[in-house]
Amino acid sequence: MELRATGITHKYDDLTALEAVDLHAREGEILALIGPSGCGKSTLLGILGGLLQPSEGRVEMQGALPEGCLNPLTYVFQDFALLPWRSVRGNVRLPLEHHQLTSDERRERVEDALARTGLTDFAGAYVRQLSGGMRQRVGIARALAVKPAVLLMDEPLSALDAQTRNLLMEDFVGLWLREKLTAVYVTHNLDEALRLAHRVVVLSRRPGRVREEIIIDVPLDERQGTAGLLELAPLRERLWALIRDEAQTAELELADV
Ligand SMILES: Nc1ncnc2c1ncn2[C@@H]1O[C@H](COP(=O)(O)OP(=O)(O)OP(=O)(O)O)[C@@H](O)[C@H]1O
Repeated sequence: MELRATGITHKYDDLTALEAVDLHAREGEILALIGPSGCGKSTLLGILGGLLQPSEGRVEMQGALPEGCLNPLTYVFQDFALLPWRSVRGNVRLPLEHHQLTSDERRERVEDALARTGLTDFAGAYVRQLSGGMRQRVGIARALAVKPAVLLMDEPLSALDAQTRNLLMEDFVGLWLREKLTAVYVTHNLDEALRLAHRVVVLSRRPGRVREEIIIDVPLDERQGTAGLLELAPLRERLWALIRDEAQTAELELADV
């Protein structure tokens, strides 16, 4: 399934957060949304998922839903949004509890999501016992349990240290190679966008407008190692040039307040 946003403008009272943004998340692609702090990335993700009604513009879903899809647009948050007193399995089961499923169907979905994210051996552990990286794996497993059409990921790795971030990026690449998920991935981390995205939409500082859309045509499994990094280097420079000035100006604006 694809997601298309057209002419999105959003205002919070007299503050314009987004202006005339067009966006197209294609089926089986990871689309990264990148831009300086406060440019409206989370606002846009909220609009894409229907949490927020835009002041102007519209969002359309196109194409068939995946089989068994219970929630077409499913979020993965940076703070994981898990229940610490529940087990891993109990957290993954959580979004299924509001749906009419037989207990077998529910169990199958949970075990399948745990297996797809390598969590089967941790199913009985309490979330409060887990490291940050493991918690985010649970967040992703919980999102997968509803068989979403599009994953909406709001800086899912930003609460983690660099090493854990790298491990989870590897996991996510593995998951994508197996399942060709469709995702919109908000980040302000250039390296995450370069590692994970097929397409990068660069937003300007507030009000967020699309500055440029860049296609990264290096396959996800060829981006690591010297050859991959060399191939990505020109794109990295181009992206950095695009976001550098915006980020600097946004910093100064915030410092003025
Ligand atoms: N509920 C709200 N009410 C008023 N203003 C808001 C609200 N939510 C966000 N804003 C403002 O809208 C602008 C865009 O915010 P948003 O969180 O979407 O940006 P962002 O790019 O995700 O930022 P960051 O990278 O820092 O998370 C910011 O100036 C923010 O202060």
